[in-house]
Amino acid sequence: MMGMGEIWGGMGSTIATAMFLYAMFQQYCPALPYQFQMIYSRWFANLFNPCTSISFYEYTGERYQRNQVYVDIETYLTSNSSQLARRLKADVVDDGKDLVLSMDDYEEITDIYQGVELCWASCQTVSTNQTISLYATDASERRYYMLSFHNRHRKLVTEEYLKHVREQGKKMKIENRQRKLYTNNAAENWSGHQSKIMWSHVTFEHPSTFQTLAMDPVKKKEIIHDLITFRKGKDYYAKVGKAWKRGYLLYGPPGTGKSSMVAAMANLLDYDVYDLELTSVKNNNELKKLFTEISNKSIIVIEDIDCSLDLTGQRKEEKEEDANEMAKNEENSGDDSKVTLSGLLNFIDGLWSCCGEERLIVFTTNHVKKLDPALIRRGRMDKHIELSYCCFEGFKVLAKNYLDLDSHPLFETIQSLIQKTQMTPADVAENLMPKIVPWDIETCLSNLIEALNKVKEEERMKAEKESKPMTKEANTVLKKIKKKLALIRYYVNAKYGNNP
Ligand SMILES: Nc1ncnc2c1ncn2[C@@H]1O[C@H](COP(=O)(O)OP(=O)(O)OP(=O)(O)O)[C@@H](O)[C@H]1O
Ligand SMILES: [Mg+2]
Repeated sequence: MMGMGEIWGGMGSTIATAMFLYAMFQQYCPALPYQFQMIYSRWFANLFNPCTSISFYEYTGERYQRNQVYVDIETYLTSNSSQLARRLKADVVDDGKDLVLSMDDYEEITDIYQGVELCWASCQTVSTNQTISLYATDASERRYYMLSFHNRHRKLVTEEYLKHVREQGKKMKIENRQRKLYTNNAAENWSGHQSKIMWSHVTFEHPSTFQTLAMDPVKKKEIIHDLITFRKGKDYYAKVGKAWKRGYLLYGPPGTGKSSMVAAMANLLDYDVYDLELTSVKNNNELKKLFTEISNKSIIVIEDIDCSLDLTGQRKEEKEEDANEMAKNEENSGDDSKVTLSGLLNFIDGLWSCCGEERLIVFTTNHVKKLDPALIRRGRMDKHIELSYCCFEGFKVLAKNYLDLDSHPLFETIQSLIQKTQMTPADVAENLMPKIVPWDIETCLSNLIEALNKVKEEERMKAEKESKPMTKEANTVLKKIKKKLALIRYYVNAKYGNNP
């Protein structure tokens, strides 16, 4: 392993010779043409500083996004440095289960590529500026990697080595990838390096898959096909000039599998999940920052979108409490004072929507009719999926999941009952689950049959109540009202004719 010192090493004798030549040159050839002197001086300077260095900053011009080159280098060096660096730092990942060793700050390692030594150093500049800023580029610490190499390898480095580092970094990232479930933090907690605190995460380990999802098998197949086509669609999206993203609206009663389907999507596509809690985002500007920090290959979920967008409700109350204060605030902050529908739409399919690629945006709701049509029109929410009450095919999936059962004589009874009742998959699953130990299949199925019969009876009673004829008293009151109305009509006609 060699550091910068070694790159300089072995050059001592060359430098001594050069210094001698330079002194001779100054003394005996003062009258040489200016251009020749310049060339010689540059050659002489190169001898003293034969290195070229390139810095790769974590944050560059883009205010909100980590420099992708930095991220690739970080991954590349993390896997190399555990063997090469003398000073390492340890980070725990995967919720404390794993330890990752990487080169410590201000440490150097030498990488060898095609026999050439290339020196990497992890550095940071510490600003003396005391102001606290939200932006990473203004933050007091700016991390960067510095690559140093001999001038004569400049072509190799710029044309081949850096490409190699980035490709390897990307490959390693995919190989080491732990899928994550992110949730957004309140802006009060954003400071320093944004990427680390705008979103908190845990490892995503949800067991739901399309196989375990109880729903109409034809619909299921269609959704899987749609998702896989999307994942392979990079070239297609580029060809038609569309951002590589797709919107899904999942709607249906509680307990029909909307959240389970999001997890199944993430497991199928191997994407991260960003669970965006809109109610803790104060304004469109914050929303913009959050969106720009979302990685590619991800699913952005806004659960219960009908409730999330009702932010104005809360504000209205505040307005009533202190109208003057609100007016002042709105004056000061203009339209940026809240998350608006147009702000959200802008991130779904406006200009900001293409700041990342390979992303799914999923809305879930129990009340699809409450949603603004602008929010869910095709093109924004490309696919509308209704998740509904459990059908017989859905029951068969649950019986397989919960009881490892493919068929049973009681299935016939369940089939005829389930077709006539409205029971959610969550309730079917709950009734199927063994409650006592030891358990047997017949008891579980009988529990379900009992529950289905109960629901059927409740539904029958409800329907009966709604269609029940009016009571005698109500009928008499109605008749009286009708009589009075007829009388009024008669007097009005008598007084004003047909044009009152
Ligand atoms: N279609 C389904 N297939 C398999 N399991 C389901 C299905 N629907 C519900 N479940 C079971 O019920 C539980 C609740 O389901 P889930 O959270 O996905 O419902 P949801 O539609 O998101 O409900 P909500 O509208 O209240 O958020 C899940 O943990 C799962 O065990
Ligand atoms: Mg849910």
